[in-house]
Amino acid sequence: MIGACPLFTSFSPTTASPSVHRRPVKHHSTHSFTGVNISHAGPCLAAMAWRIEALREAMEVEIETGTAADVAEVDVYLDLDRKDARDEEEEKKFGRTKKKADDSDFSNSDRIKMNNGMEVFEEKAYLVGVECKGREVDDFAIEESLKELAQLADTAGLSVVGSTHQKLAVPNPKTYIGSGKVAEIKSAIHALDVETVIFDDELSAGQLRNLEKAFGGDVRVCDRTALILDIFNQRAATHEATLQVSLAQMEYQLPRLTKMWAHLERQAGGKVKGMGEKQIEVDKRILRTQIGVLKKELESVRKHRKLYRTRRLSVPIPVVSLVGYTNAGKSTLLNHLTGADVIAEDRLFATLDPTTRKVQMSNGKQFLLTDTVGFIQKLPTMLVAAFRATLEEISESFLLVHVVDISHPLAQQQTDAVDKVLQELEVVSIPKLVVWNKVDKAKDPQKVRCEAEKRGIICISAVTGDGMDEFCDAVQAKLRDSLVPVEAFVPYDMGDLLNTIHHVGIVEETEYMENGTRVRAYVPLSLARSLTPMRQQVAAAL
Ligand SMILES: Nc1nc2c(ncn2[C@@H]2O[C@H](COP(=O)(O)OP(=O)(O)OP(=O)(O)O)[C@@H](O)[C@H]2O)c(=O)[nH]1
Ligand SMILES: [Mg+2]
Repeated sequence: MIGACPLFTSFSPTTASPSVHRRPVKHHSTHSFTGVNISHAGPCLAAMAWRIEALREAMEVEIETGTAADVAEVDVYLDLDRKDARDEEEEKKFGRTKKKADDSDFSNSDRIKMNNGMEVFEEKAYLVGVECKGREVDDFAIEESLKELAQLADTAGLSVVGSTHQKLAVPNPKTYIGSGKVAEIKSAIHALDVETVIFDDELSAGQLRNLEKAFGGDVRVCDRTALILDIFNQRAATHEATLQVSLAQMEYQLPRLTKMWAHLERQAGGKVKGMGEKQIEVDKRILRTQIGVLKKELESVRKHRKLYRTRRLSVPIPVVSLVGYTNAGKSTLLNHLTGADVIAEDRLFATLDPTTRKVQMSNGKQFLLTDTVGFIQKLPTMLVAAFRATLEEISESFLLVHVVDISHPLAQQQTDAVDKVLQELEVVSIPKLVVWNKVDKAKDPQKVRCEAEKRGIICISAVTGDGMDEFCDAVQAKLRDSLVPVEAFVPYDMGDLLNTIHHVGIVEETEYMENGTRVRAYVPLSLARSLTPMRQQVAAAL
């Protein structure tokens, strides 16, 4: 069990993110990831060093960390006064920010904001994007992608103070952007007093290191993936989501460990040359072990979920899954149709865990509706992989409802991005119904409706309830695709079964006979199976 693992007593995936450094603004004399209610928000890879150290301390009792030579090397590191080293490093890295927070609390008080029920010091962020020449016309334009990155930064609790982009034939392998752009950004971020620079694409460990070096010691650099992982980390509320996010974060960290130990070599005055490298090896092993532990734990959660799903599938109600771009209105639609109380807000990635509720239609029919995590362009692959268990909900549905925010200027690009993820999840064979949501918010609702009609798409507003009947009818019609035609003889003393057929299936014909009812209908496969003996009775009577 993860809860009992010593790793998680000093290092909890719910309280600390490797990519975002939460540190106390004041009233906290020691650096602590737990129990901090006033913290900074801002993606920072350097924070990983402390987490890895905590991991390593905890793991020393758990695993063999290597040969005697390894241990000797580790001892050199341990001989450094760890706390002083940590404080010094903390001061050096974040001194400017800390000082600002301590000395000018008054002037900075407007930068302490509530985020996810926590007071956070709102760091200033600067965004950087690159448009590569071979970009497809249908892709997000760089300005739009940066706009979305700004929304992500806002969701993570950062304050975006500026942005820039560059057109390149190919990204620079050392710094991703060209040297002239690096210099331009450096002067901009120093003038704006920026703490974090966020790149719109995934950067390599070397690029992150080179850029931090080029911008100056106290400016942190991170990428879109780290930002998304951090938002997921902040939002993870259940055990399963926490495990999945931790796994994705560790997979992200593994190839990026290199940069974390360079500072220790510098602190030791070069006396322990090679120590960083040795340390990386030890840490990689620790991370790999931890990834193995998380995978095992997820496997058992997955088994539970599977069991629950199998039980649910044995109840013959068709399952419909809502999929779509983040913020499209999936949770609002679930709430409207089922009276559920799922969090629905104008923020990215409000939902991480799936919720299933029964929809009772006005014609007496029922189906189960599942709301799940939203997608985004450039969705980190490790996140898709880690959330595979949750996303299995989607793969076992009878029908996918693709909810599109039609009022969004990039509705088409968002639709394409979702289709791409659905392909990745290999669920394209499941019947799909596209609905255009937020029609009330569209610039020209009438034009939208006309276009929708031409394409056979349903227009709805999950807020006003407009189009809900059409939506339910369309779900019903589509569900028929996944239902099985049956003809059965149901005895009168099994009236409940006949009710079930009426609720979940589509009844074409009923004939009341002496001992029971002959029924011809389309029903879910599970129900068709339980009707098998009664189907044989019809066959025998023919
Ligand atoms: N005007 C209008 N706003 C809507 C409609 N549907 C949803 N919204 C708003 O859009 C925002 C996002 O809605 P959610 O239901 O949280 O979106 P979601 O698709 O579940 O988002 P994630 O959980 O992040 O994937 C909320 O502020 C909703 O009130 C609609 O039909 N019209
Ligand atoms: Mg949602």
